[in-house]
Amino acid sequence: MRVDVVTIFPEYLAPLDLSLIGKARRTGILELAVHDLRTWTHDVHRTVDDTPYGGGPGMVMRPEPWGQCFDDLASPSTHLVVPTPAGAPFTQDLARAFSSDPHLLFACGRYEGIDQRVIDHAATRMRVSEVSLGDYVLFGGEVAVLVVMEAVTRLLPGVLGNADSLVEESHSAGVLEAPMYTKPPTWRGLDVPEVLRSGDHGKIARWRREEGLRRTAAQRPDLLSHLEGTGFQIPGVDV
Ligand SMILES: Nc1ncccc1[N+](=O)[O-]
Repeated sequence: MRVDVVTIFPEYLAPLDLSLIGKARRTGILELAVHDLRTWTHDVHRTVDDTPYGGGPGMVMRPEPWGQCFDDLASPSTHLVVPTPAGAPFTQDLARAFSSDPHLLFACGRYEGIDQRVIDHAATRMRVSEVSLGDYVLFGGEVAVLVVMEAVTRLLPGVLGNADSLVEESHSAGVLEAPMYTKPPTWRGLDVPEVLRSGDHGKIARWRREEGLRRTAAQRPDLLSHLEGTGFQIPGVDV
């Protein structure tokens, strides 16, 4: 998979050199380049923003640098991903979809955002997805790219040593995963649930499924809304 990230703060993306993403890059699973948008400016001040038409506070990112940047970096198989509070919620399903794209091009907006014509023109020559991490406003898209890149990269074959951990994790099957425990068996008067030390794999699997559903009902009832009225039962929980 090839990934290009365009930003006016390239140093913000330095964490993409670390840990498992850095390893994915070194082993060739992931080809990633971070670009400074000002590369595509030609004035002495390397201007990337201007005042908004229609008035209002703040500045808007000019279309010309973005257009020339996309001319150089994009192709018809490119998927342009624009993090923005006005985007669709970024979910594990989207992470899974992105992880099978041959080329992701991230555009990090700053200020009040990017001139809308950049998105509209890009949509005439490549797939475009505007995604949001949540209902709050960040300074720009860079932090969102770090989050999306972590969620996507860990799904790439060969990145996680044990691919099995992708199976049971939260949101992989639409419910939250059960609580996890390790040694010691007792810690500050708190015991590991006996079933997990029973060696009975059928009972353990059942306990984990029920605990995951119980946790989902408590923390994220919205994930179980499709079960309402179906008569589905979770021991000790009102679905
Ligand atoms: N919430 C956000 N605020 C600014 C830029 C991007 C954002 N996001 O969620 O992707």
